[in-house]
Amino acid sequence: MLLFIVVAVIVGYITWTYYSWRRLAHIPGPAFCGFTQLRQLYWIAQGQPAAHYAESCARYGKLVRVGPNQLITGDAEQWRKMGSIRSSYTRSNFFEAARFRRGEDSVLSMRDEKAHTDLRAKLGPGYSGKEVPGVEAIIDKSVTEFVELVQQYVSTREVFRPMDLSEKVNFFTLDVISALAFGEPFDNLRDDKDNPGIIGDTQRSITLLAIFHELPYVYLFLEKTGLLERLQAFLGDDFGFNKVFKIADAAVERRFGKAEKSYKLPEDKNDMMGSFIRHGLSRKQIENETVLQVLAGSDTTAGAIRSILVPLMSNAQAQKKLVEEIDRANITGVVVTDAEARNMPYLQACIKEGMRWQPPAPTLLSRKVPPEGDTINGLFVPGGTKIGWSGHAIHHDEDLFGPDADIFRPERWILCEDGGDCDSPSKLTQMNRVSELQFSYGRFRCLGEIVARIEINKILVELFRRFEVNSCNPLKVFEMNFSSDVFVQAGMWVRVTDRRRA
Ligand code: HEM
Repeated sequence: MLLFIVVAVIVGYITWTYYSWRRLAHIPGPAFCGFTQLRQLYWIAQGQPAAHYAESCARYGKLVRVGPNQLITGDAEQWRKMGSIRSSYTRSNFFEAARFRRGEDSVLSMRDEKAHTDLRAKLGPGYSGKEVPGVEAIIDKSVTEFVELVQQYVSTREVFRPMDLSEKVNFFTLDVISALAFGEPFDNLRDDKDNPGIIGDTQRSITLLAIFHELPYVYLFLEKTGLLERLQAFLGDDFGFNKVFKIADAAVERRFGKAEKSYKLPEDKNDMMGSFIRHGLSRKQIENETVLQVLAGSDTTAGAIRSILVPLMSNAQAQKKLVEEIDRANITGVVVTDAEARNMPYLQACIKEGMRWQPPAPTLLSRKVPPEGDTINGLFVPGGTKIGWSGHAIHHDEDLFGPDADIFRPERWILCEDGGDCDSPSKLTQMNRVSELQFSYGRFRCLGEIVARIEINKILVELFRRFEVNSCNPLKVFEMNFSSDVFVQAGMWVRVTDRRRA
């Protein structure tokens, strides 16, 4: 009997593997990917799935099979089409693992189209800043604290004070998001310390999260059986994710008290949580959105800032041009305004180029092909297939960005007549269309884009307005990096000097 069961299971598995391979056999891809997800998991274990997806697109084309039911696209227009308002593509089960607590969705994990649209409408006013007056002032406070902290690390001929810039950037994004989300900054910058103690653990958890995104059934099994909660309990209160839950719950508790809906409008606070409450979110929903804000709003933005800083530190000419532009701008305020920064063409070119060079959210975010299927690049893709993006392939497309697409060169974003080397306005428009995909598109577009862009603009101007920043080890600009769901770099040791004293 046991032998029969074993044989039946083996035969069943082989038959299932054969049929799932055959379904998409006409779509090219690396060997064995049509049979198993092991290769994808291996890429995650190596910490560089983004690079492997990009290599696969370079080798096999703009539609590539990387798993039995997983394709990736390196085609910007296809990615745009799948996110557009009228598209019948939906979110795939990739997003199940964005539900951090058992059975409780956040806007990022929500797969029901109508519920997702409704929730986005309620969250929009808070995220857009319409109902959170003084977003810029709140960010300015953290920028000022960032500058004060960097000042403490200024090296001179006599004294060398190496600084881990990646850590300080993380402090900055976490302080901003905690201040905006629930009106209580973590004060990491003030204390030069990861006060909530979450940075290392959340970065390490990103690998586990990437595995769950690839294997949503494993995640669902753990969630449904309660094993996920047990795992969270096992990791203990000091584990990064658990700390984020505790911080978010405590912030909500301070607003709601013990009751579900005791919040009184006259005492409302003008932060994002206040806006969400006014738009009718329940206490549970707010707890989950607050967790999401801390997780989605810190490492992504920190990764983007570092993606711009890393190449700037190894490109003396670009850093010089940026500093000259900042000096020419004659900024009079303590902190540059967002409007002033948006008017600096070289700064904007550096931002687009850094994020293009190393996209902050570079992999998958898979959509599900509608039941009737779709024909892409002449290949029929059956309904239910998952298609994710290779941000790296899309943003390194040589047809659009030229043969040197792999290197950092901000001039490509500036027209020849304005001192750059882009020879046609229509090409620039096309490049900008691709650049905006960093924040996704249409129905799925990032809700925190406005906040992120203000943060990036301000921190770069204020850093280079006052300091010269050089890597301590140009051969190893950062000690560790991985590039899966988000791009993380840690251990960016730099020597900072004060430009005014130089
Ligand atoms: C450079 C920084 C950032 C990048 C590159 C980025 C990128 C993205 C991307 C690609 C998505 C779409 C996921 C999808 O396609 O389904 C997304 C969604 C989201 N992001 Fe961001 N993000 C950034 C910063 C932020 C910040 C600062 C916040 C919070 C203030 C935030 C909050 C969100 C939220 C709530 C969603 C979910 C939107 C939805 O499901 O409808 N993000 N982000």
